Amino acid sequence: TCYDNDTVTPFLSGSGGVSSISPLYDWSQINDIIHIIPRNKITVQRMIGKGAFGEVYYGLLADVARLQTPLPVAIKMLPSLCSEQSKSEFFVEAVLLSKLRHPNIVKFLGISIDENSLYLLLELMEGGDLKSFVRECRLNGDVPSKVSIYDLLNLCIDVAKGCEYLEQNRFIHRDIAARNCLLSEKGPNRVAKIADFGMTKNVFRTNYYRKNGKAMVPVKWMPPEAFHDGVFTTKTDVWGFGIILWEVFTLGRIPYPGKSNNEVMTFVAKGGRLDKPDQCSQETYSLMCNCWMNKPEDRPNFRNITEELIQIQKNSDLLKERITNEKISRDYNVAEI
Ligand SMILES: C[C@@H](Oc1cc(-c2cccc(S(C)(=O)=O)c2)cnc1N)c1cc(F)ccc1N1NC=CN1
Repeated sequence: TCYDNDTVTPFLSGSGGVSSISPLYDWSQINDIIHIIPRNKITVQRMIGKGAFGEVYYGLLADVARLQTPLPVAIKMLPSLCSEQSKSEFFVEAVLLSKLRHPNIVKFLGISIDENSLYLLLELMEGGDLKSFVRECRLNGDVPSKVSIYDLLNLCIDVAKGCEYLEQNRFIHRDIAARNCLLSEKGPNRVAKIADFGMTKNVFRTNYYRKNGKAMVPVKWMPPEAFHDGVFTTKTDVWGFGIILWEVFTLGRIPYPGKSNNEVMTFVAKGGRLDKPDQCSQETYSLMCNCWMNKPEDRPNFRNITEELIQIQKNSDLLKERITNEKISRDYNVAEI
């Protein structure tokens, strides 16, 4: 996510290195941009997950507008003894998120500051992350999966709409991947949203790769011009979205199975691409491949992608059948014939 850093630097104490949250900030300036939430309105309940940047908790926010009961929230916590870099990323994410408003972008509720820690409050997405969800949809024996191809396309359309909004507002996410998308619920009315706009989100460290000692980068979700030349544009996100399509239709496989990040860089730079997942139609696969064109300008934009996915979904109601083994074998047999 590219953001002009000089919007953020006023919040940071001049000194580098580790420092506690200095009371010297001009917090009134922040309030204009970001909603500051009093700490006594927040109840922290249980940990959701742990990352290198800090921890994420399930919590409750009291006295929210016209709500009678407290609002469930996700709380991203930054410990007080954190680096200047982490604090900067924290504020960049907060300032950025406070500008984004879209049904397919996770809502940012505000920040809470005290001398011990920084909290970033987000809409709680009860369905958890997209990668874990599609992995839970895998077949076990002959029990039909809880999702159909139609449902999988719906998830991809939701994410594409969120990406279209980012594209229109000239935001570059730089880490579009199924692990960074969340679901409002696991049930049939689930909505997928893009979340986690932190600069470095090594919540899943294994997917990030330290390239010649620099920042950790998610190579398997990046196009050649990004991992070779560090060039990031909206077409970087288009490539990543193509990988999400592959992740969703393989029900949560890790891209380029068995290949190291270094091998992937060589393979992709030579024109190598991911194979078509069993579950997915030829037209969905060709959409993925278009997202992986070598030249960024040859890749579609998110408006095209959203329209194309909606068309694919309309083309056949057959897709509403839940995925079962005999469906896979039937598709496969047809392919053989
Ligand atoms: C920051 C965190 O945000 C959230 C996580 C979960 C959430 C994530 C997983 C499981 C559950 S749950 C269903 O057990 O409450 C809720 C729900 N809502 C959030 N707003 C997050 C955003 C992402 F885009 C990707 C992963 C995570 N994390 N961070 C730590 C774990 N996931």
